[in-house]
Amino acid sequence: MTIIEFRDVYFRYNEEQNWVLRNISFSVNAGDSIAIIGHNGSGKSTVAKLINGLLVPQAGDILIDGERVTEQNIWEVRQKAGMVFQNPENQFVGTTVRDDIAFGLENRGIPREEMIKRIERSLNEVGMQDFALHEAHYLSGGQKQRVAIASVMAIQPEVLILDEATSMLDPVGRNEIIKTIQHLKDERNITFLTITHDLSEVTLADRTLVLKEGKLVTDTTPRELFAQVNDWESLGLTEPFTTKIANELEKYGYKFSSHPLNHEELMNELWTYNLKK
Ligand SMILES: Nc1ncnc2c1ncn2[C@@H]1O[C@H](COP(=O)(O)OP(=O)(O)OP(=O)(O)O)[C@@H](O)[C@H]1O
Repeated sequence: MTIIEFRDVYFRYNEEQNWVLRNISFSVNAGDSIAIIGHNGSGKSTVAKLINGLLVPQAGDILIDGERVTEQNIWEVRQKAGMVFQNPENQFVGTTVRDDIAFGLENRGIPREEMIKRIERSLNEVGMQDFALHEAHYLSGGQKQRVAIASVMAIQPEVLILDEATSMLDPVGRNEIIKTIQHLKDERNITFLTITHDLSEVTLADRTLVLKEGKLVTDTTPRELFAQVNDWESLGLTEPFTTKIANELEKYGYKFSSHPLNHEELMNELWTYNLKK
């Protein structure tokens, strides 16, 4: 079932501006996991805000769960897609973790009993159940982002969007978020979009959309992308170490059965290659 559909979408923030998004078309099936990548200013966050009903396109159609997004129904759209942003410090409104999650639910008029259940469930899902009464202010960056994810999950969206949500975290925090996302994908079969410059997040996605100057230039699997790309800089990414080594080895005559996406795959390929020799 298609949950997100963009049909020839154009968007700009004001009339003096050039189009920020031009002729964007793609669709996402429910339960899919999509990475959106591209250089700074290529339009990634704008795509996310359109999915989340924070913006409405000037031309073209966006359908969320089969319904066309208009100025009139953006509140319903916001229920369907929840967003977590870049800065962990800016995500809190309440004093304690529990208050923080409750805030979004109160705004939506969720009854108290139901609110308690949802807070408990969403904190469990992100592994933060022991922190309900902690002051958000004292949490680590990774923990703050996990609470931000729990706040969104408590609304029970169909789509979870992370807009560079790991970019300000240290490797430990980043790992926490990656594990949390994998857990959510397994448990809730949620549709998941991540805007990222981090290649380990890209490799976890089913599909990668590449934006360049407001246009969708590539819509493919991470594996295909890794095999095709030779200018990582132009995508706003640093060439992965694995790819660098694989390319160098190919120059020396190694033939990989498929292009290795990560360290383990590279090691396996090398191991099998040496056994075949
Ligand atoms: N509120 C705004 N008003 C006017 N122009 C904006 C606004 N927000 C973004 N833009 C412009 O729209 C274009 C796309 O921005 P967007 O934030 O979608 O890109 P991005 O790919 O997410 O970039 P980054 O990786 O830097 O976050 C940029 O040229 C940006 O300057």
